[in-house]
Amino acid sequence: MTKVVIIGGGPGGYEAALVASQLGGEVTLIERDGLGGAAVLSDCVPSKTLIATAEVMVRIESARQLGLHIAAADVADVVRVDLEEVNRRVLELARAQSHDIKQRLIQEEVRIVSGTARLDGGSRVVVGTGEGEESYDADIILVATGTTPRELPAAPCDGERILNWKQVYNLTEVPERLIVVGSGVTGAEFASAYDGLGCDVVLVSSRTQVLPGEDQDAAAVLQKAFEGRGMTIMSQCRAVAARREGAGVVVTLADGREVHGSHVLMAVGSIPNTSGIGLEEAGVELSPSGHIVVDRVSRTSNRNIYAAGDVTGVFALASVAAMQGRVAMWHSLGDAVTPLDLRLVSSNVFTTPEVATVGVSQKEVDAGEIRVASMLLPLGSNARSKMQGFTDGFVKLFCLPTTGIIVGGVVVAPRASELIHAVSLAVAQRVNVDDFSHAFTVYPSMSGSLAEAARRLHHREGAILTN
Ligand SMILES: Cc1cc2nc3c(=O)[nH]c(=O)nc-3n(C[C@H](O)[C@H](O)[C@H](O)COP(=O)(O)OP(=O)(O)OC[C@H]3O[C@@H](n4cnc5c(N)ncnc54)[C@H](O)[C@@H]3O)c2cc1C
Ligand SMILES: NC(=O)c1ccc[n+]([C@@H]2O[C@H](COP(=O)([O-])OP(=O)(O)OC[C@H]3O[C@@H](n4cnc5c(N)ncnc54)[C@H](O)[C@@H]3O)[C@@H](O)[C@H]2O)c1
Repeated sequence: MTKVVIIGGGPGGYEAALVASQLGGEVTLIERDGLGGAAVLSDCVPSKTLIATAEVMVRIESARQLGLHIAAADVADVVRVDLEEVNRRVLELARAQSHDIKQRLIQEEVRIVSGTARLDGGSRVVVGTGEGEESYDADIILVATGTTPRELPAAPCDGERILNWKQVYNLTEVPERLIVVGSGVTGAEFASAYDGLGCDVVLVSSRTQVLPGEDQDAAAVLQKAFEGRGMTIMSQCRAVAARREGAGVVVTLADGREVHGSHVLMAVGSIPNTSGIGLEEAGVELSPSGHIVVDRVSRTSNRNIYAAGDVTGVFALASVAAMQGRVAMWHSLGDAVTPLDLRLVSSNVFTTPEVATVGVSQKEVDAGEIRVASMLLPLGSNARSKMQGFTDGFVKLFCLPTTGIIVGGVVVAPRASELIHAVSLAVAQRVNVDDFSHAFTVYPSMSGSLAEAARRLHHREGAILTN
């Protein structure tokens, strides 16, 4: 039996364990905190659960424009957010999810070891369990140790007022005025969520526009939506320090200005968990940022050692981590394997509205990396959108000009995360715009706009006819 030892029980680690077990490996998974990893216990699952509550508040707020009268000037006077209860639910749900994953792994006969692991060369893993050390021989090792929130030296998180995104669930009351530092996906999602919960939010953004890594047409819609709801966005501002003062916090910006609030959430990126675990000693190459260098089948520079997930810096998504983990096991255990293809990855920013993307990006198109025909259709003219009182979003499709094959798309809408799947399927299956538009969509529906965008990119005799 091939001995597989996996370090890290997040999606990169536990999905790999399931595949390795299915392929007949003797699998040991070592995790120091809890199964499901940061994805389930502190990052992805808790934040999306909090956002689910915030979304309901936003919907109640927007009920007025649908002809429903709320008997108060401020929704907060009618619906009280009990953040302690909300956070209790968030954490209970995360723990339950972690429990389910653990049960599944046990059922698949994965040996679970609780402790902190480090490599001892390329074929042994040593685990500190609190009661001593244990060591495990391995034919194959997978490192899936994830990342840790980056902290500014002059803004140390105290878990009470100066918070990272793992600490916000300690809050028992909605902050009066929350300063969010960083307008990447994490910053934007929390800014949107707390704004929805009725908090006064100040977003400190180092760039000209929120979501610098995302489609810029989408980011512009989101920035407008945030500002329309009364959020303060301080663009091109870098925070250099944060301190507690009285019952609040003060954030100092690089230009010397100070921003006052009741709490601050630092969302300034992450650093990989690669130091002190014996990687360099085992001949595993790290990038200048400290991430593990891997190829498309998750191999590192040591042929016995594979790596998956955020620790590789390839694309920090739970879905990508899981796929990298599975690919590593398919490859190392001799099963059929398709190398990871980032062109097929769909992702979603869970703001109000949501921003979902798949495949080719506008940035690649603008940089001349790929030639495409594109169509952006505002949802303002979509009947279903109008009925629901949503008019700000859009759908965008990219197709190859010679064949009409759909290679990417963007959706900015409520539940964009669900709508993008049709585009994702088209990208994966190389569907062309005409075949895509010939599939019936429900009337009225927002997905009708995706079909309409494809219809407007009609492919004929090797060219795209647009209207
Ligand atoms: C706020 C936030 C929201 C997010 N939302 C989404 C989302 O909606 N959708 C999405 O796809 N992605 C989301 N992500 C990204 C997603 O959480 C990560 O891509 C995912 O967690 C990566 O999985 P992983 O297995 O690489 O690492 P992790 O989930 O970080 O798991 C790594 C595990 O390794 C363990 N570990 C580390 N070192 C050791 C050691 N030496 N010994 C033993 N165990 C160790 C850690 O305890 C941890 O449990 C979000 C990220 C953040 C920060
Ligand atoms: N919905 C999702 O799938 C989801 C949610 C959250 C995170 N993620 C993943 O995690 C990755 C990382 O996202 P992130 O937002 O945590 O990190 P990030 O590194 O993408 O963004 C951090 C932002 O903070 C800014 N920043 C850094 N220092 C600053 C300072 N001193 N002052 C002001 N701004 C500063 C940076 O310029 C950057 O824009 C994402 O790319 C995504 O893949 C996914």
